[in-house]
Amino acid sequence: MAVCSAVRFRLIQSRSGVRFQSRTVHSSQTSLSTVGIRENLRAFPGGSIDLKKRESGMAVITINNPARMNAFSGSMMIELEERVHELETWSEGKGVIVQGAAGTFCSGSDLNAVRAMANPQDGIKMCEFMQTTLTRLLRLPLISVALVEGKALGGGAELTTACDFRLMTSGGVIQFVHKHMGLVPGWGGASRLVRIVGSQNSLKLLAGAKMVDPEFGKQIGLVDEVLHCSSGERNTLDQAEQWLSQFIKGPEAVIRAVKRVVLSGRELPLEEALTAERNVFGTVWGAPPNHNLLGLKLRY
Ligand SMILES: CC[C@@H](C(=O)O)C(=O)SCCNC(=O)CCNC(=O)[C@H](O)C(C)(C)COP(=O)(O)OP(=O)(O)OC[C@H]1O[C@@H](n2cnc3c(N)ncnc32)[C@H](O)[C@@H]1OP(=O)(O)O
Repeated sequence: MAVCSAVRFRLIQSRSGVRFQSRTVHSSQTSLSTVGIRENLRAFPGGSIDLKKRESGMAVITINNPARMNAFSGSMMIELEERVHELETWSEGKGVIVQGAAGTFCSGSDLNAVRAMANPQDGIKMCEFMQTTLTRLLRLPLISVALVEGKALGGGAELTTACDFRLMTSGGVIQFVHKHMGLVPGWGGASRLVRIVGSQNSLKLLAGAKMVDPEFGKQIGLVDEVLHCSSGERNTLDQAEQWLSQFIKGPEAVIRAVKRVVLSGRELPLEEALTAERNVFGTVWGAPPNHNLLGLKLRY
């Protein structure tokens, strides 16, 4: 699979502060249309991407294809984009947990689809579709967590890097197996991995296809917390929700503003990030949460 086309994002000043608009700069040999790619992907059905939104402002996305170790069929790639769009328009949203069904995370692309889409044109289209979707997932104004139970392989490992945090259960494994397939990550996993663990550790994980267990993951900063619990999704998911809830307590406008300013700091050059921060600050300064909380005369 050739490298994907470059995707440029520009800062959009909007009433609610800042948001990013993706504008794809196509490499010379591809003329991409999401209509075409969707038809290609629909030819590979199976599984689902399920979304639950709670009144607390926390959502749960479940990669649901257990017969295939939660591998992404083509239709699941389309459904992931649809779920991300739902969260982009969920104004009460504060946090989202991405998990796999049946005690495992995600085994990457469905290899049957991979073999059928082996030509560079189809590969680049699928690659850009998933790259754009995962970039939008990471840019949601919600604090996101990948709950890694069982295996996160290939594209599944890349999916974990498209969340702000990664929680792993004691038996979990993240492995970028791409090299074993003569590939490099294509869903944006390499670009995000370097920003999470640095270039040296990224080289070890990609060139060595090194298995990341919870201990090594915490050591290199890829894993933020290890969950020790008896088997059983409810327990694991409950623990993940409890972990995330410490960061999403408070008015959604404030939590979403926090994510926006961190996003700007992470992705924009300093001057643009400062502009974005001022714009977000302007949306919360004097707003009802600020006004109400100032009245409490809080002491720390
Ligand atoms: C950009 C990267 C992206 C791409 O290039 O498009 C990719 O992600 S490519 C895919 C990378 N992933 C893999 O190579 C993982 C392959 N699978 C495995 O290594 C193992 O299945 C496992 C995940 C370690 C689990 O092993 P095990 O517990 O022994 O179960 P099975 O191997 O028997 O699997 C059960 C069942 O699931 C099917 N399966 C698993 N992974 C995939 C997959 N990625 N695509 C399609 N099907 C998958 C497996 O074939 C079994 O089904 P049956 O043979 O019908 O029983």
